[in-house]
Amino acid sequence: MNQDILIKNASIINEGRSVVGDVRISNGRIQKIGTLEPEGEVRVIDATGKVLLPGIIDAQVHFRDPGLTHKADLYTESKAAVVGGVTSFIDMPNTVPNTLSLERLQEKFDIAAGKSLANYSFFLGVNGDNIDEVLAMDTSQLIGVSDDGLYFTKKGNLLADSPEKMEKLFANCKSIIAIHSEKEEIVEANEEAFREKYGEDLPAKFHPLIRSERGCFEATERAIAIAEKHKARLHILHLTTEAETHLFRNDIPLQEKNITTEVSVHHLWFSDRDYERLGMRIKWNPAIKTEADRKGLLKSLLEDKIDLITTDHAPHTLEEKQQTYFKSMSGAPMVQHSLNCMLEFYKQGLISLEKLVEKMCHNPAILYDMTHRGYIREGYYADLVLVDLDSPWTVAKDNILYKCGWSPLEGTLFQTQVTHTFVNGNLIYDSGTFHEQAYGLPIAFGSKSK
Ligand SMILES: O=C1C[C@@H](C(=O)O)NC(=O)N1
Repeated sequence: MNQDILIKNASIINEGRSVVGDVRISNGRIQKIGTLEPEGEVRVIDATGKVLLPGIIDAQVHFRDPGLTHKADLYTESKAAVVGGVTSFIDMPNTVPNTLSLERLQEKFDIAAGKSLANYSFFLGVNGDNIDEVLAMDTSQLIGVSDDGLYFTKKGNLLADSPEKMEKLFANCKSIIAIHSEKEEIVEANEEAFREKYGEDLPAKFHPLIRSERGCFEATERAIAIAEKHKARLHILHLTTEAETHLFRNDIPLQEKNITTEVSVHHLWFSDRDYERLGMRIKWNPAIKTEADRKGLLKSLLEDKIDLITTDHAPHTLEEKQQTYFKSMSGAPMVQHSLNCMLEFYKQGLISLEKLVEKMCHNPAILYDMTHRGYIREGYYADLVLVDLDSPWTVAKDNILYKCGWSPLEGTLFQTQVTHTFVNGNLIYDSGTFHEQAYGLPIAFGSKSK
């Protein structure tokens, strides 16, 4: 059983407010919030001058386990997550074999139970081939279904290319459908045109012209139209263009939205100005686009058209990345640094801490209907992060925890540092030291589990 802990004098950022106070953790839960004295056997942590946030919930990661564990696995990436303040994650289905059945889904939960330091859940994969099987399942029992990263051929997802299949899925699926929204026929036509003109060895800066704004916009527009027709629960993953943001509403609360979206940290952080410097290291699908898109995404996030922030943490080895354009794998690791990136925006006056917590903690919990997570509330799991807002450090090879051993952020100076991360009341990370005393838990969700 974990020891009682009293966090004293923290600036608690929660539910739109910042309040200095104390939090007592007992039996894995937040027992009390207020002005508290250390009663009984309790470890006291002085948090004077630090901020206390709910643990970050990253609702889109690729931890590669099983099947691609030369890139990453549930232990290494969850450890990187915890040091970055991420206490819960939802993993995508493009592991090997793909997570296309309940058996495969269960297999991932079983692996995580003995390996993940953070709390976990997994999307069931849906693609053009298994819609009937998915619809035969009780999808209300799933946290969500997703097509993200399910590459059949060398191409991207199939669903955004197949309106008939989307109709069927959206008309009948009872859970959230989280889609990767790019029209593959547009991407393919662009690939052909660029290949013809420039050959195989394209510079990375052509990536946003190939995986273009039009490809994203038309796919998102179509997905929304079909979802509206069937009143489906559609979530568009990792939005990348300013144009698409206008397709989303901000006049109703998240709890009432049927159509939601997110932005990934790298699309807020990088823009086409960075391709020259970083090349294939920042080749992602969908692509990092223009500086105007980057700014537009941040604006829409603040205006609540975009509901949450994720990382789409997608590690590949440097060898897999440093190839010619068509061979270089898309994706890069981000989960260890997402909170630091967003706190850098806070330091620059671009986002408040309260808004950051809303988008990285509260809203993922609301969207996926998580039970007793995402808030600093009495009775909730003690998933908590203490941050020193004035503790500069630089991302370098020797402080990167990803199994792939690199980051597109190497050399970046961050002003803030996570000092303590609690997962279910266990102090897993404490000022540079790990206490791997417990694994994370499967994330409970839905009103039945409350
Ligand atoms: O959707 C995706 C999948 C991901 C991966 O590598 O799994 N990489 C990407 O760039 N986008």
